[in-house]
Amino acid sequence: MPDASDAPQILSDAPGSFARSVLAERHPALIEKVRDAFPYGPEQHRALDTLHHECTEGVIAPLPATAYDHDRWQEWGREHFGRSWFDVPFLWAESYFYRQLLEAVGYFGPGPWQGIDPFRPFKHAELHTPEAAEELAALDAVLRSPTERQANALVHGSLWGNRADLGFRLSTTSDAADAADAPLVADATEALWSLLPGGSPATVYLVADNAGRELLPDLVLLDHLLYHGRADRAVLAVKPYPYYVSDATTADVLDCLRRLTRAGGAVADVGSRLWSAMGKGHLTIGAHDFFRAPLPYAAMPGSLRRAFASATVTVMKGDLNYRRLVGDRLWPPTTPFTACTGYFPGPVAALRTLKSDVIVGLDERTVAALDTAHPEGWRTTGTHALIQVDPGPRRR
Ligand SMILES: O=P(O)(O)OC[C@@]1(O)O[C@H](CO)[C@@H](O)[C@@H]1O
Repeated sequence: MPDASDAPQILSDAPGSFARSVLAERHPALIEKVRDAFPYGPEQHRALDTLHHECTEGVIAPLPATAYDHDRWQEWGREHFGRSWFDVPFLWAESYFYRQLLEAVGYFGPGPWQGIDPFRPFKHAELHTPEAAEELAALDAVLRSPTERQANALVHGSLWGNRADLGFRLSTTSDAADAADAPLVADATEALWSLLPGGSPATVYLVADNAGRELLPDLVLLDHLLYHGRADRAVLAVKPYPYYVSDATTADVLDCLRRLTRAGGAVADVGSRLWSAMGKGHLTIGAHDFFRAPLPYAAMPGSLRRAFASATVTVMKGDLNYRRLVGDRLWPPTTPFTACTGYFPGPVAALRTLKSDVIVGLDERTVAALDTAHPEGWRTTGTHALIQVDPGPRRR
């Protein structure tokens, strides 16, 4: 890790900052969106009112002593309880907000609302939009093209799928979802492929981000790796509970697999192959508890470290995973990517559209060109993307 003292941790207290807008605007709007999507009872309405008040004007309350993960959150940040949401690390505040939202709607029960994903209506609707149908048709066309052309097209499909982030759309003004694909601000596609030459046993660990229109191309990419012999095993890591609005859970993987198998054509073949790959153990789903932790991956527990160490490459999807991978700090943008990922126990690649202030691994010319072309900002608009690779401790 480079010296972090030059790179302040991102809090949400700076007026006009992106982080502040997420806490002050996105979170209250999300509470109301969830409230309107279900016929919740008075108890849940009261709990949502309390959360709305606390996260805008109040202080952070601990979980009830009876919560299954009460002790875990004490360990992950007891020092933040009793403080304003705006004064604690942005990463921690966001993560805890999602945990508290689930608490408010009774997700952890006991009771009739136990296990009801408050974001499911939005995720489900997105899977059946005309945009999703168009993207599946585009994937179908890629799957019918010569194999050598498929690889890069599918990596880029998975990368740009990261624009499909329902939380992001709650507050963005630019329609990043429809933005034309801009050139990548860093493009290590070839370095990624060099880690998966094919012909030798390889395990790919894909740490998923959003469900729906991001997870569909992720699944098609995993099928490509397995079917064309770039990997003989894949692990798809999802969140253990609903998170950051549209982050994928196991239930979302199943919805996406069904969506693929019902799409017809070459895409349906992908769905059937993945279904049977799961039966044979070539594709497994992982939902390690640390994937919902409010902490950077540098703090990962030994069990997850061992899992990543055994992978030929870990692919981190999306903005939040990027923040957790390199640290949620205001690094100078020219800080080398590998300087921030040196702790990672194996090769790791980031596929991310830019939706927060964190960025590393750019050269000075790129930063200057971006600043000139986008004086209004380019880090948080979701219109730019990157692929960065750390080849791991053995090749670094
Ligand atoms: O991880 P994802 O889905 O790509 O993005 C998550 C995100 O929408 O949430 C955060 C703000 O809420 C930002 O880091 C980012 O814009």
